Amino acid sequence: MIPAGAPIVTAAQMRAAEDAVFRTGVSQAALMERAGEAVAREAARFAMGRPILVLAGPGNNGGDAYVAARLLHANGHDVALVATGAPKPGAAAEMHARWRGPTSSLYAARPRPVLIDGLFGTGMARPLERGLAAVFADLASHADFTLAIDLPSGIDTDSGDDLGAPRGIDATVALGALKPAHLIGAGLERSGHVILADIGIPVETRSRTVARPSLATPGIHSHKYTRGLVAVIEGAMPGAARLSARAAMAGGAGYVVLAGGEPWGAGPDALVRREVGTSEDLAEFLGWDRIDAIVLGPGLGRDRRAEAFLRTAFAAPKPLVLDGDALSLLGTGAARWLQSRTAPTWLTPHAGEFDRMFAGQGSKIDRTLAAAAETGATILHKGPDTVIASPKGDVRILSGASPWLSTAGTGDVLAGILGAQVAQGGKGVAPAEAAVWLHARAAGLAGAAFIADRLIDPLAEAITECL
Ligand SMILES: NC(=O)C1=CN([C@@H]2O[C@H](COP(=O)(O)OP(=O)(O)OC[C@H]3O[C@@H](n4cnc5c(N)ncnc54)[C@H](OP(=O)(O)O)[C@@H]3O)[C@@H](O)[C@H]2O)[C@@H](O)CC1
Ligand SMILES: Nc1ncnc2c1ncn2[C@@H]1O[C@H](COP(=O)(O)OP(=O)(O)O)[C@@H](O)[C@H]1O
Ligand SMILES: [K+]
Repeated sequence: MIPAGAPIVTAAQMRAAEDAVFRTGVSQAALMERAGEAVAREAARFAMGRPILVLAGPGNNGGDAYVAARLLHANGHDVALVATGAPKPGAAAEMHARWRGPTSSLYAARPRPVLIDGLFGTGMARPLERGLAAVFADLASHADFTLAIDLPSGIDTDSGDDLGAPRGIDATVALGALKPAHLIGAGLERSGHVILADIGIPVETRSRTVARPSLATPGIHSHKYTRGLVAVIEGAMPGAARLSARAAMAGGAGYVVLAGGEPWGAGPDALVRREVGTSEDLAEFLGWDRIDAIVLGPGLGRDRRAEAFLRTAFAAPKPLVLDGDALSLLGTGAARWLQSRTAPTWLTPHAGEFDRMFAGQGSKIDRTLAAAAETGATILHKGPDTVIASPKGDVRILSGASPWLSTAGTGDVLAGILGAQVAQGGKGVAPAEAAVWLHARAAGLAGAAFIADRLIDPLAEAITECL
């Protein structure tokens, strides 16, 4: 589980935040003592008296480990410590000097039921050396419970990339703030249960984890047109657009129109249909001033008509959600196309669609931020780690949603929920955050082995939880 609505900082932002605390007169040793205390508290809760092995690296992460070892030992726990090298001068060396219990070298270490990983934290600068990674993995696999200090050693702080971290870490005590390592890439799986420990370091960041949105009950004078009208455009695979339309209806819109080729096609009776065969028909329909948001892309196809529909939707001065085939049609020209928009746009690519549209290097967060800045659109970069980024630089991350979402059509449902949130007037990351939360919550309520259609009904309960 990952704390909701919590700040996320990079290694550099964390260092800057720590430096600001030092400037207020707090010493590095005092901060390390707080960090070690937080670790010792969690370790004691989980150890339940079982013998503990602490791994201490050469930096400040190791310094935290020495503090935790000392405090656990002082509280009567059976603690052994492995030091992987001489601690660097300063607070870490001071904490090393204050540890009086048994210490062994890495290669002499014997597994114990509880393992505390204090090898490397935000200073992890390169892949773990092979021998070290192997011993660490062996000790972790023989422990009943493994707790990482700040982040699992062998995960890159800012990208979540795997630099040799073992599997099987049960919990991680994130010190002061979450780091990308807890949320994206390999780090998501390797961090286990993430416990956020406040150690008195104020952080400044525009990034945080997705929180439950606060949604409004319709007002006493509300009517169907004031609650948001969503136009979903049908294409070659009508089922996909129908899923989006149903999700927009259940996601809180007051009125949903499915515009396409089958005026009497299947769908709930409350779904309004409008026959739209050509891009001229579409242009005429989108001229309707009651439309608050357009959803285009689910099941659109990639033929000439699809492209003409895309051009027509682009020209409409309405908030626009683009998904699926619309994103593939944009391809590498996404930024050029999007610059012509006069109303806000949201893009909902999965990793494949994102990679087809945007080159770029760096972490998933960096790439999504760069794409948002380049296009002027808010981007929901989907996956087990969904990264939302706005052109203004706001980031929201939702990690750890139900893996049962990995089934066809769940993205169409998300696009519809987003359409409903956008139609209600949301700007930037807010409607995206709400949509992603509702989608994940509906998946949680749907249980196991669901199909995308089954996400629609639980949306009512998910919304009720947000009122
Ligand atoms: N700042 C503070 O006061 C507070 C910080 N806090 C804690 O400090 C942590 C950050 O500490 P940190 O910056 O010292 O980095 P850390 O992660 O211990 O590693 C750096 C050392 O490892 C080395 N090294 C790196 N990669 C390596 C590799 N693959 N293989 C081998 N060696 C490698 C690197 O050596 P070098 O690159 O110079 O060879 C350097 O010596 C943070 O996560 C939190 O736990 C809390 O106590 C609160 C107060
Ligand atoms: N392993 C997973 N864990 C959590 N969420 C996932 C996982 N795989 C996919 N999802 C979510 O499911 C949805 C899939 O969307 P997408 O790939 O566009 O599917 P489709 O195009 O079939 O509708 C996205 O919201 C994505 O974040
Ligand atoms: K660690």
